[in-house]
Amino acid sequence: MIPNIATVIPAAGVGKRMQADRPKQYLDLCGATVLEQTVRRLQQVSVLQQFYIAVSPDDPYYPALSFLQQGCFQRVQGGTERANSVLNALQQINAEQYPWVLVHDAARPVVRLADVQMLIEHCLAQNVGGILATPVRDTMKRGTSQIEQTVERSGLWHAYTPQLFPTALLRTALTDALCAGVAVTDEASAMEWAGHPVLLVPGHADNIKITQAEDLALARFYLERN
Ligand SMILES: Nc1ccn([C@@H]2O[C@H](COP(=O)(O)OP(=O)(O)OP(=O)(O)O)[C@@H](O)[C@H]2O)c(=O)n1
Ligand SMILES: C[C@](O)(CO)[C@H](O)COP(=O)(O)O
Repeated sequence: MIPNIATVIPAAGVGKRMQADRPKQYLDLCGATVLEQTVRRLQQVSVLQQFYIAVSPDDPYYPALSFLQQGCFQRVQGGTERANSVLNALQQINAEQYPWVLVHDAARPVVRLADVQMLIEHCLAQNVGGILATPVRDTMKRGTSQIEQTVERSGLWHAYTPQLFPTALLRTALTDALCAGVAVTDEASAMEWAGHPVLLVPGHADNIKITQAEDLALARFYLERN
């Protein structure tokens, strides 16, 4: 019996690096917005029933989204940083009704359903939170205008989303980490800081985050492929 899983989609960013005329989650991707494509993808995972979408308070695009006619979407106020947006959503979730929460970036519309299902199965089987990730494949360098160091890449991973955690644990860890001034760029970093184990679940590297202009063409390719 799979417990109820709430889904949080942080979609309150401005998309600075994309340099487009609107936030990247509202750019067109194969005839729908990036956010609509992401929601369509996640809605194919049957255990994901209730969605909390964190959007900017002055977001003019949200009311026109096609999925809003369905009753399982709750708008949540986005925050100054992604972590604040996620925490605002977590504070709306009844952890007894939804003991687990899956957080997935609006900017990752081509995640494979099989990878999402694998993350859910692994985490629930071990009763431990986890993230989709993929091992680093390139030689990694540290530096600015010239190389200062080659970083050992064995055991180095790209962290993706979805990230799946017990709702109450994540809410507490995120609250405490932000209060402590910890740099939280993903949910796992708050859970790590709080001392909780986090599973690394290998996923496909085509689970790209649309960040810069060239990512949109790649996302289009992946979306049209399957
Ligand atoms: N205050 C914020 C910042 C980001 N996000 C969301 O978090 C996801 C990943 O963040 P990122 O790729 O950094 O998006 P942006 O912050 O919009 O990008 P940029 O840093 O280029 O402005 C995106 O779906 C974005 O909408 C959010 O909900 N609230
Ligand atoms: C959460 C995340 O997608 C993990 O890779 C990533 O950190 C989000 O992007 P950001 O630029 O750090 O907000």
